[in-house]
Amino acid sequence: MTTTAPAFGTRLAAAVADRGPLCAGIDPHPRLLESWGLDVTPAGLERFARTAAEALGSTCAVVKPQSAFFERFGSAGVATLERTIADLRAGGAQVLLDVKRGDIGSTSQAYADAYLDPSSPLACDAITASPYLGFGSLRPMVETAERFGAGLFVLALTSNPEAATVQAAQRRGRSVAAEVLDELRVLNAGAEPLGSFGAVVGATIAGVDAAAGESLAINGPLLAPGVGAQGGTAADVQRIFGDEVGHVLPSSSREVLAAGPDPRALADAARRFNDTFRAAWS
Ligand SMILES: O=c1ccn([C@@H]2O[C@H](COP(=O)(O)O)[C@@H](O)[C@H]2O)c(=O)[nH]1
Repeated sequence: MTTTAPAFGTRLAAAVADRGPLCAGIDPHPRLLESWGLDVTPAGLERFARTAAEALGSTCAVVKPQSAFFERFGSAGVATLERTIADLRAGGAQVLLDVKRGDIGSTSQAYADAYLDPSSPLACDAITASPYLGFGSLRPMVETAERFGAGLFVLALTSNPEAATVQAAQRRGRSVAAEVLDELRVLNAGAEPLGSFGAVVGATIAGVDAAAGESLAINGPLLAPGVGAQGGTAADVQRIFGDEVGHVLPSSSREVLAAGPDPRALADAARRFNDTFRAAWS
């Protein structure tokens, strides 16, 4: 069965126009649970994640739960992740699950079935994917996303300080990251208003190296993690993305979540982020 619903890129563009560009992360760090007065237990995780989902799912265009913080609690954590995804979707947010999957083709298909097939209990709108087993190994995820109107965000220039050792490496005069961006540009060619295949480009990177051909114009969304706790600002995002800033989803987890546990304070923090980005880019 395939879907007749609008493609992820189309849904995302409409949601951003309505609610703003912020992608709020749900990262239930132990320290955040404690600062909300919760125990670092499956029950504390459930309270934290579902409070955040209630507040952010009806406020933000896109919300990004970080799978690792759920998985660390085992099956109880994964069950909470399923309920969190359902809550976010009920609130009208696009759900981008940060799982950074990538493997040989047959296993990639299993990941695609787990996260992108709407009949799966963990189905979401999009996931993050790692191309470092070769971009072609993501083909099953690309095809499954196309079939069901879902999206992928592929790691290109990540926000961590170690990233350049791999992503800036050159082959035939082009960086690894530039080649990832090329592949995404091909997948999104002709899509309107926006393709469904995004790139992850950190809000903390020093800059895009035009000499290495790293054009960010991929006709797809650009997820920019690293805003807030990792030091990235609205001005950094403007500088890094330049003319492509209109396609950027600035992403922040700890900085937004620190406003909890009051759901109204969380929603207000997300609105302030959106106002800041809109003002900086207008
Ligand atoms: O390049 C990347 C890719 C993903 N992430 C993820 O985003 C959040 C960032 O959390 P903050 O609390 O806003 O720092 C986290 O889930 C990372 O795994 C990233 O930071 N950089």
